[in-house]
Amino acid sequence: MTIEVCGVDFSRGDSRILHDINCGARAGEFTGIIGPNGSGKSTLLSLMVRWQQPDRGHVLLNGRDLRHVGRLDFARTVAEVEQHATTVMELTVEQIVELGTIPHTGSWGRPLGESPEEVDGAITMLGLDSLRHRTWHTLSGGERQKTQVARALAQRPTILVLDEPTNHLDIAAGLHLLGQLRRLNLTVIAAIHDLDLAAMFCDRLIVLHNGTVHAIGTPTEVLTPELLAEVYGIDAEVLVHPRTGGPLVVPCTPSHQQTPVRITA
Ligand SMILES: Nc1ncnc2c1ncn2[C@@H]1O[C@H](COP(=O)(O)OP(=O)(O)OP(=O)(O)O)[C@@H](O)[C@H]1O
Repeated sequence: MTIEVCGVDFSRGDSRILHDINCGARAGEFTGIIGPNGSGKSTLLSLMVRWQQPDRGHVLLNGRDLRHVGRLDFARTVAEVEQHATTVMELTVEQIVELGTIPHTGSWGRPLGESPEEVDGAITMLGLDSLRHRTWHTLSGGERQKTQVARALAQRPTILVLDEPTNHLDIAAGLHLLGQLRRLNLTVIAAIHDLDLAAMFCDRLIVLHNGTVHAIGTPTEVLTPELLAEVYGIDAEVLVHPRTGGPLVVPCTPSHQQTPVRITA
């Protein structure tokens, strides 16, 4: 399964948010979207999951325009976790994860205490067994994030769209989550701020800058000092990771040592 974005423009009011975007996620690959705050990552993902429609161009799911893919078909294929996912009802971890199964079972009528295999599997994979009966509002930020990822996995998608999946996660939890996702061999497309995690887990990176695609390539092709200066405006060295052989971004000048900023009253 692939998802492709072809010639997409997207504006809101007077703001042009995305311009002439051509990119996609290849089947079975882990594709990262990187770029500075406000570069358009979440907006691009929102077009891929049909929360919004492009003004121009189209998004293709396995070659079919998303506008022509039925709701159920879409929900059985694509699962997403948004950046600030929440729930309005006071549901438990188990109930939230079970929501993911609805496209397959339509299962509000399932007897209490009988959770399907994919719910148990997703809860265990995300290390949530001990929190199974805890309610959403009692969870920490990281526990909520893992619950939403487990809900998306319980949906048994072939394509997983994630907006900052390591948000709120400590370094061990982030490594664990991305490692588990890689092992599933799904088509994953994820916005990721941590460039070293992106380099470690992504097959390819799409770099957004000011609402356009600045570069696409493997982490080694994309993460160069020149690109980091152009896109993020930072002075950084890119070393070779001693174990993976991939790129390792080392910022060189702390921002407080760069051009002084004078704050006047
Ligand atoms: N409804 C809207 N009206 C006007 N501008 C918007 C709207 N939605 C998003 N934007 C703007 O579009 C730009 C891209 O936003 P988006 O959330 O896609 O960026 P992002 O790359 O995901 O940022 P971050 O890394 O901070 O999460 C931002 O400048 C944002 O302010």
